[in-house]
Amino acid sequence: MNDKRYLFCIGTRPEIIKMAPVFQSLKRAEKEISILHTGQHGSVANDLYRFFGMLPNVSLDLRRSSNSLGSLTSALFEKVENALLQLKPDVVLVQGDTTSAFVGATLGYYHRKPVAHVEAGLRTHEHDPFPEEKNREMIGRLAQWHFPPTPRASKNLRQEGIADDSIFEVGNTVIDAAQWTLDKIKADSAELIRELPAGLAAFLEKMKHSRKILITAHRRENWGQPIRNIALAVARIVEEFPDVVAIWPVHPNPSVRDDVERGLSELSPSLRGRIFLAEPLPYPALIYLLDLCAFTLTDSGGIQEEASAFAKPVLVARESTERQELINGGGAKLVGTDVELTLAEAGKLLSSEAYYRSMQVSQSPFGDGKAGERIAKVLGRFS
Ligand SMILES: CC(=O)N[C@@H]1[C@@H](OP(=O)(O)OP(=O)(O)OC[C@H]2O[C@@H](n3ccc(=O)[nH]c3=O)[C@H](O)[C@@H]2O)O[C@H](CO)[C@@H](O)[C@@H]1O
Repeated sequence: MNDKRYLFCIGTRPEIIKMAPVFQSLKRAEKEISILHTGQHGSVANDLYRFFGMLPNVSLDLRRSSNSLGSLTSALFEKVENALLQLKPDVVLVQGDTTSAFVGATLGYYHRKPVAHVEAGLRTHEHDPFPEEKNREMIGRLAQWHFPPTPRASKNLRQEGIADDSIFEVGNTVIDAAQWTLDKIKADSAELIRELPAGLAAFLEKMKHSRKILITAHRRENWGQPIRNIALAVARIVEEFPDVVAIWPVHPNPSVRDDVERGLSELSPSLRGRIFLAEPLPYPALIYLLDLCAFTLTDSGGIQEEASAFAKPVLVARESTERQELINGGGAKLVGTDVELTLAEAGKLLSSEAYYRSMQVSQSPFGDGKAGERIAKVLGRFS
C-alpha cells in the first residue's frame, strides 16, 4: 500500500473515458485515488462514471450567469481550488486539453503538487481547436510527467523544450478503454441491447443485412453549412448504395439537429428511413456500433482513435487533424466537409474490397491497450 494520494481532475466525457484505464490500473496497484468531477459536461457524465466503476468523490456545480470562457475558467479556479484543499492530493492528474484540465494543472502547480498529463503533446500548430490548442501547450509548461501517446506527440513536446526524462511515451488510453468495453459487450451483449436508445435496437434488427456507416459531427467549426454538407453527403451515399444504412448520433444542440435535418430534407421517405438520427449514444453503444460498422465519417478525435483499434476506416470531416498518425498509416482520409470528396471516398470504400482492405490498419498507431498500466507504473516509480 502506498500512501500517496492521486487526484483525477476530470470535466468532460472524453476525459472520463481516457482516464478510466489509468484509474483502473492505479486501483489494481492499491493506490489511494480521489475523483473530482468539475461538471464541464453534465448529464452524460454520470452513466460513464458508473460504467467504469469510477465514482467522483466531489462533483462541482458549475451553474453560472454567463456562458463565456472567462466565467467558466474563473468558476473552475475557485471551485477546483476548494476541492483541492479538501481532498489534499499529493499528485494531480489531468487529461487532454479542456479548460478543466488547464485549471487542474495550474492549481496543482500553484499548490506545489506534481502534475501528470495524460495524452500530452497533441498539436495542430494552428489556431483551432480553440482554446484547446493553447490549453495543451500551457499544460505542457506546468506538468512534471508527460504521457504522450505517439512518437509524433513526444516530438512536439521535445520541440517545445520539455526535458526528455519527463516524457513517457505510453500509447493512448482510449485504446485500452475501447478494448475493455468491447470485451465487456461481447461477454454480455443482451445487456447492451437492452440499454440501446428507443428505436435503435429495432432499426438495427430491421437493417441487420445492410452495411452500416457511423456518422458523428460535433465540432463548433462544423456547425452550420459544414454539417449540412456532411448530411448531404450521407444522403447521396444511401441513395447510391441501396444496401447501406447510416446511424448518426446527433449533437444535442437544436441548431445542429436542424442543420442535419435540412441536409437530409430532399430525400424520399424510403431513403430517409435508412438514416437513423439518434441522441448522443451511451459509450458502450457507440463502441458496439463502431465494431459493427463498415467505416465511420466523423470529426471526433476520440472516434478516429477508437476506429483504428477495430481496424475500421475513417473519413475525417475536418480540414486538419492532430491525429495525423492514422492518415499517414493509411487508415484515415481527410475529406473535410466537401460533399463530392466525401461521396467519392465513401464510394471507393463501399465498392472495392481491395480498397477497403488497404484502409484497414493492422495495428492502431495510437496504442496497444496497455497505456493505463504503463502510466501507473511510471507514477508508482516516481511518486
Ligand atoms: C473542440 C474539440 O473538438 N475538442 C475535442 C473533443 O474531443 P473528441 O473530438 O474526442 O470528442 P467527442 O467526439 O465528443 O467524444 C469522443 C468520445 O465520446 C464517445 N462518444 C461519442 C459520441 C456518442 O454519441 N457517444 C459517445 O460515447 C466516443 O466513443 C469517444 O470516446 O472534446 C474533448 C473534451 O470535451 C477535447 O479534449 C478534444 O480536444
